[in-house]
Amino acid sequence: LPTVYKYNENKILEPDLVPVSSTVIPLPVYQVSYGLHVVPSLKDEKVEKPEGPITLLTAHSKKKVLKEAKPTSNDVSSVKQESQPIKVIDPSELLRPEPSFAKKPVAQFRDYTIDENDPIKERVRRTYKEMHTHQTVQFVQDKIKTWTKFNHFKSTIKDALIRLNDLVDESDPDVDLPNIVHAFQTAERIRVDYPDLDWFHLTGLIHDVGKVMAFYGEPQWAVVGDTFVVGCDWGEDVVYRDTSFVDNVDGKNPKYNTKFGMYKPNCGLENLTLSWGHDEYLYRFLVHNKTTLPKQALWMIRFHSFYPWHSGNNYSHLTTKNDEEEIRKWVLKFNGYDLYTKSTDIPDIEALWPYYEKLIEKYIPGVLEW
Ligand SMILES: O[C@H]1[C@H](O)[C@@H](O)[C@H](O)[C@@H](O)[C@H]1O
Ligand SMILES: [Fe+2]
Repeated sequence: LPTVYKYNENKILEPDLVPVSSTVIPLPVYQVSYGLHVVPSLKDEKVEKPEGPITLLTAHSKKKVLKEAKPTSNDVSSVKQESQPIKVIDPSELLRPEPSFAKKPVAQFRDYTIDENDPIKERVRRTYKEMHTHQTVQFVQDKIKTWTKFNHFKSTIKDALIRLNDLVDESDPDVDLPNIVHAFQTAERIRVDYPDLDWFHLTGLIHDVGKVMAFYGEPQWAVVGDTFVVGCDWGEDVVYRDTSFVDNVDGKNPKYNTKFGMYKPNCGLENLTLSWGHDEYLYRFLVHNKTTLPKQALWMIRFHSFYPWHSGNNYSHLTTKNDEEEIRKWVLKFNGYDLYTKSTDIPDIEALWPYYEKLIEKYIPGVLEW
């Protein structure tokens, strides 16, 4: 008999504790119906509570995508019969502790499954395919050289942030909104939980502002997305890893295509060359412009996209004990706010500026070199 699940008030599936026996109650057996067609689209998140009958859920295989025509309905109440489902999620994933502020079950964030009929998923996959093809040791070294001249433009942090109004991150399966919205969502949620750590609020606000590189000729695959180490074997948990690196020339270079590649064992995070993007750029920018943000803020900024390390636990043969414990602790603390605040709730940005302008004034004031 399948376990029966139902939605709670937060639209999270929970086991339904009412005993059901197929011999006593002749319920039809329903297939898992959890995925694209039952999850309200990002734009429909105001729906607080599913209406109508309980959806029954049966797991039969983990995170498997069954290709099928795209559903047209967002009706969360629909109970689909056998052969209908699009995507199946292991129900145990839905039962793990949720960050209380996430607007959807945590298992639904960072879904990199492939679905050629889903334009957002295809956009994400294309971005990573380009990234994993072209981000080589040579490429990263060239970008470091170009961008650490800090001669691209001059502006305040605020003006750079405002430019993110025009940037939708093509690597992100969870956000289809301008990046400035994500900046305020992250910062504001941190402010709720850490009212006294003003530097942490500011870190939330600025962590992605390095994406302004996209306005200076950089393709998105050199700006956004998760990072990975170049110059050695690609980490196991890099997204799309098994298919996306086939055309990367470093894979054929014996200097780089081994476990340690160009590194010494446990040389430390700071000595690794990560794929080029907004994290490393912003970190170096802040140092160049003499920020007074604490080192914890700089760690969060520099490594927040390094998912294969901070969440995948890859690369421990290259890191130190301090990286694994101290630095990871802060990066993960930040990560919860970066990831799980992604929703369609739009903060009142105009009203919030005066507060954040004061923080900018305190930690990284003036017209800066980018
Ligand atoms: O797609 C996102 C996005 O580009 C974020 O800014 C980055 O920090 C994440 O690592 C990535 O998954
Ligand atoms: Fe980011």
